[in-house]
Amino acid sequence: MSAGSMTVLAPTDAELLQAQADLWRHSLYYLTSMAFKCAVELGIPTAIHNLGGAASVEDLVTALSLPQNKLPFLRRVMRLLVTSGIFASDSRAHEETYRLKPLSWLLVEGVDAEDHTNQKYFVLSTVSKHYVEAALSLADWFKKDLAPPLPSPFEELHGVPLLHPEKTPLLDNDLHNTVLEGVAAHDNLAIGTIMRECHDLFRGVKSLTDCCGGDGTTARAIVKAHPDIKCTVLDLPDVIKNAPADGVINYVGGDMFKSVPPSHAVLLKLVLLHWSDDDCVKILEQCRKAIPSREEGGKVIIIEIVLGPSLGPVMFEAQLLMDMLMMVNTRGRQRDENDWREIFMKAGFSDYKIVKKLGARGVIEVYP
Ligand SMILES: C[S@@+](CC[C@H](N)C(=O)[O-])C[C@H]1O[C@@H](n2cnc3c(N)ncnc32)[C@H](O)[C@@H]1O
Repeated sequence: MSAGSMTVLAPTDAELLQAQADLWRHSLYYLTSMAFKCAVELGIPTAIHNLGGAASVEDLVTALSLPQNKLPFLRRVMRLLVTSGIFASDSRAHEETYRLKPLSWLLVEGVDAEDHTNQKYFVLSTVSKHYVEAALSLADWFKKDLAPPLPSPFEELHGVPLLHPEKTPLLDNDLHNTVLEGVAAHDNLAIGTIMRECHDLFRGVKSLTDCCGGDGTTARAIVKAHPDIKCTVLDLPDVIKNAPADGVINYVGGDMFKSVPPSHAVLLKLVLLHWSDDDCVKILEQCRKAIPSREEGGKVIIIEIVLGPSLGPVMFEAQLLMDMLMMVNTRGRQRDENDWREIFMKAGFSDYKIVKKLGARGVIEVYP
């Protein structure tokens, strides 16, 4: 077949004009992220909340002490953020007012509600200069013939890995702290939902190790819902030394690559996405050694994204963007069911079951 006969048919006039609009959208989506960052830095969600849940641009300019001549510019930013689904607007009244949506509610500071975890630092880390520069270097990274284990574009560009307790602060201490706060906010979001949705998951479990359980926030929520479970948190010694001595959770400082405290079940919540497949196999091997046989109820519980289009295009896009986030900035990744199955089998497990969907994530039980 000649090259000429393989040429795509010329688009129609309507298709061409649509293609140009799509070209604008895909080239300029970064401006949505930057407008979003701007709204978070200005504190617009908190201002709307403090103004009773609805505010005009005039109200916002006054509340935020912005110069009056910025008013028409703020209106344009808000118009984009409404169209992007971040705020709601009401134009029935004489002047347009803006309201919070669930997403912008997550960015209000000082809300005292059980299910509220302020996501400000997640936003500020993901749109930080260092992350954006790493993403800008992606094509250069692809062209470089780097020796394995492959550094992420972030590590290759900035010379240090992300989230390394000693090395990342040498690059930028503020970035390191912002990322730590962002990860904690991200990981603690929806713990109440997980407990409500996954009540049965912990039924019959006598003891549980929360592997990489940090300061014990998840473990405390589990014990609150299931007071009979004996809960242990494993994390690095430097993290455990700052954990609250609550007398309920047993905190163990250690290294999951060397051993995991034995228990009926091991929980890995939002851990494996940070690690390569080879490292995941090593971690899972230690988890397998820590639990009894399947007949005795032994299992590893994993709460993570399971990539796939079944939840619809918006959720799938969100999952794929989270995979890009990991690819650009870490050596980790998000995984589809085949990827998960492969690492479970390599780590010596016999079977697994995706027991629940939790938004963009899945809950997987893995059996020895
Ligand atoms: C992304 S957080 C885990 C999130 C947590 N499971 C949650 O759902 O809130 C990663 C945690 O892994 C811990 N960690 C990293 N390397 C570790 C290791 N080798 N052994 C034990 N913990 C480790 C870090 O200190 C950090 O607290």
